Amino acid sequence: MLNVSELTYLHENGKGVSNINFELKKGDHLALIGESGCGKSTLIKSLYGLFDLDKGSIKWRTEKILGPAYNLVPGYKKFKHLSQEFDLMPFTTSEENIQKFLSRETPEENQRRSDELIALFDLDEVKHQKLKILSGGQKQRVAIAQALANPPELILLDEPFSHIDQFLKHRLRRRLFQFLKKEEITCIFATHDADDVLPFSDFTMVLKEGKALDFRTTQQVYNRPKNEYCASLFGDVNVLDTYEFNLDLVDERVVIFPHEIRVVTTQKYQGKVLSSYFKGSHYLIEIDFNSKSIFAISTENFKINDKVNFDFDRDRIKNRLN
Ligand SMILES: Nc1ncnc2c1ncn2[C@@H]1O[C@H](COP(=O)(O)OP(=O)(O)OP(=O)(O)O)[C@@H](O)[C@H]1O
Repeated sequence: MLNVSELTYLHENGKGVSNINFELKKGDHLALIGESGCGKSTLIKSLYGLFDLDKGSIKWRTEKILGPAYNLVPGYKKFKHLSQEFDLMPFTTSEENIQKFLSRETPEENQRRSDELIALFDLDEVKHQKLKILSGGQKQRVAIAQALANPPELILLDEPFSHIDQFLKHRLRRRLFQFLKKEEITCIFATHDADDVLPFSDFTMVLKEGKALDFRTTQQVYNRPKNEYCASLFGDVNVLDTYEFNLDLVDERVVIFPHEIRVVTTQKYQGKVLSSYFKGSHYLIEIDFNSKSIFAISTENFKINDKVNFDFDRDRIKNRLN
């Protein structure tokens, strides 16, 4: 359905994205991840048709997505793009904003659709309030609802939850992605949050300095990270020499997640605690081992300079890498 080939777009200062290739099918969800400035927004805007590409092509079904040089109103009509600065009408109500792009010919259907979205995004209390007095998070929810009111074939979301507090975020995120799957809307979203990526994206693209370092299923990207940069986008990781820890793996150096290293009571590898971070269900312990930092998981807290023994969950590591 979506076919992106050699997509290259550089801003005047030479920064942007280059040689991006991927394909998606109807209803697929793709997460774009990478450090700040790696090109996520530039790629999203290019896909929507806001830039004239330097090279490459974007095709949706059989149609080519072209930039502003070819369109009076930039942006492909079957897509919706939700930028980091949402474009809403400040002096009309949330409900009116949500209904803005709906056809006037079907008022009952419009009302049903906007009621459904208002309920989905917990906007009941503010539906009759003018946009200008809403909080950033409320505006962001109105913007998402507006983008979905007239369902697009593909939605491009740039940091869709950046203004929404943790309390609401988990629920809204589940509801949004379930809704998109139910309606088979293809979705590409940029995020900094690993919790957005793992449960909700079928595919993940890792970007660095405008290039795609990885594009595979999200499970593959997580389980077999291409390098430390790709792995570290999901949290703290260890990159260890396999021979030093007798890990019996093909690669000489391997990414090991903290939850694959356990603090144990039996003497195994012994190190000194550098720090301990309370994570709710566990502690993340940073251990100094032969002058190297190792992150491990513990159910018990430790004091700085305590001696600890740790070992690897070798079966779990092998299963992940298989
Ligand atoms: N309009 C512009 N003119 C010139 N350079 C730009 C423009 N927009 C972005 N850039 C540059 O292009 C690169 C990619 O920026 P982009 O906004 O796409 O990154 P990003 O991954 O979305 O970043 P963030 O996560 O911080 O939003 C950066 O170096 C940025 O400074």
